[in-house]
Amino acid sequence: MKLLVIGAGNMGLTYAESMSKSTLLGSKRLKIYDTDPNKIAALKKENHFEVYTDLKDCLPSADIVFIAVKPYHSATLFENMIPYIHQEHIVVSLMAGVNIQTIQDSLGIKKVVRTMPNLPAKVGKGVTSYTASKEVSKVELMSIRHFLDTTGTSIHVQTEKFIDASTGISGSGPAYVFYFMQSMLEAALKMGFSEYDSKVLVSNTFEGAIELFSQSDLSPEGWISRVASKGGTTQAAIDSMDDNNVKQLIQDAAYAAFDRAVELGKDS
Ligand SMILES: NC(=O)C1=CN([C@@H]2O[C@H](COP(=O)(O)OP(=O)(O)OC[C@H]3O[C@@H](n4cnc5c(N)ncnc54)[C@H](OP(=O)(O)O)[C@@H]3O)[C@@H](O)[C@H]2O)C=CC1
Ligand SMILES: O=C(O)[C@@H]1CCC=N1
Repeated sequence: MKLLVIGAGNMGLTYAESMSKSTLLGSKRLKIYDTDPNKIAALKKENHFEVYTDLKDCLPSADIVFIAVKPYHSATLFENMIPYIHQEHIVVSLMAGVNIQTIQDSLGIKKVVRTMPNLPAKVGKGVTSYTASKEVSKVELMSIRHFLDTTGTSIHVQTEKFIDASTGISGSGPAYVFYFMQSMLEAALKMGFSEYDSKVLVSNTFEGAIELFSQSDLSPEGWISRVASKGGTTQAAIDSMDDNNVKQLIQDAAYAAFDRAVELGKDS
């Protein structure tokens, strides 16, 4: 199985690093193609991947092609790929918004898998949703799932609507968590803690809460009730959030990302 990753940025490089450890690759090294001279120089120096600067040298021989460029770079990339792409290629897109139909029409191929990954893949804790065109066989999809799972876990969804929806939940989601962390950090600094102490207080609070949640069947709401005493400090904080409609605002934010993914699909 020969893999090519196009775009060695946040996502492409993270996936390349995880997938390169797969036993399905055997002794073959994963190929990477990028257009940024600085990234290419750094990757060549590392000597971990086969690094390419010309599609004609890496695309024809690849079996599965992962695309991890920004959605607004996809049209140019597709044009450059056309001379070297063939019907047996399976294209796996990590791009937000770009539809399966657009990829099929732009490249003149049928086998396309669309995914929505997320950044915790960097530490093996990613979650990727994926769906495929009907021309991708069950066996091919199992291999692709295997590669996606090298970055964490994955879920198969039936339609592309759920790829756009998961963009609003898990794809963009880590940024919502960081937003919450940043707000808590700023509150701690305002209260007079040092930067170091603020970071210790906030990061351990997040880590501890996640650990509690993942080691039990209790819902987040259930855990809130374990923290909050009647008439106590936590209830004062939760009441303040409820009065300010924070839950609704977070849901609105998730929908804004979902809607933007749908919009990107119409633009591409
Ligand atoms: N970052 C995230 O958390 C997530 C990202 N995604 C999706 O992943 C995709 C990649 O995002 P991200 O990794 O953050 O982006 P990056 O900008 O970090 O990486 C993209 C890389 O592709 C290169 N590139 C641009 N055009 C081409 C081309 N024509 N051929 C080859 N390489 C090219 C870029 O070079 P240059 O810098 O010179 O442009 C850059 O090195 C996006 O489509 C995004 O929607 C999905 C979920 C989460
Ligand atoms: O912000 C973006 O468009 C990409 C998709 C999900 C996370 N990052």
